[in-house]
Amino acid sequence: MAIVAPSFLSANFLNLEADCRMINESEADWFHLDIMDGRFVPNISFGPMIVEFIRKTTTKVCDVHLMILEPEKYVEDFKKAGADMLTVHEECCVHLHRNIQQIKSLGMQCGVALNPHTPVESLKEVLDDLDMVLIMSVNPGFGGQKFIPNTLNKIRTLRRMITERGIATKIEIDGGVTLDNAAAIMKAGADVLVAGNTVFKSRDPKDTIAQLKKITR
Ligand SMILES: O=C(CO)[C@H](O)[C@H](O)COP(=O)(O)O
Repeated sequence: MAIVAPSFLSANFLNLEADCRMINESEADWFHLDIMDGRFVPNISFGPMIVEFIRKTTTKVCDVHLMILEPEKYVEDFKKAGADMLTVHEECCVHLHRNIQQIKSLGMQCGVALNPHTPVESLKEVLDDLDMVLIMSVNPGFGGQKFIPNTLNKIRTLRRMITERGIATKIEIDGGVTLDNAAAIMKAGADVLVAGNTVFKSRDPKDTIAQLKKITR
């Protein structure tokens, strides 16, 4: 069954508390929090202050996805804000190995995200150190985009690499996840499904989360 992580990028920012409550009462496993800097991606979202407020509402895993340049400058801020899992982009890290060690030394789990053009093989030297690889299935920056089909090949390749090494690194898929493609994504080898619009723009978000869990059982 998938770990389901609703993306707060699609939440109602005028009433975040209500959306936090809804996710807490739902079958969702994680809170997925997207941090965008307007430089690495063409959008600006929110920073550690909002993460800190959201953290106070939940005991679920806070899965923080940094879409920012020079992420090393903000790793401590997100630790203080309460991130459990901190994911940086491979494309943003000049010293990726050092950045991974920095995150882990602060007691957080570490993920590395890959844009659609970045091959999973680019992580082969650090894969053993990672708790998670986030494969972007859309170009990062906005919710509500269409799933890029080649993502399924990337998932299969990465799953093979993980199995061959006998490690427990999770595969998270982010972007364009729907009730129609969730099962195929899981079949390809994913563990975690991020869903923004599919959950928050649905008529009954709690029920949509339950359906995502059921479909991927
Ligand atoms: O990282 C993201 C965008 O960069 C979002 O998490 C992602 O787009 C989720 O939204 P949706 O499920 O609506 O595609």
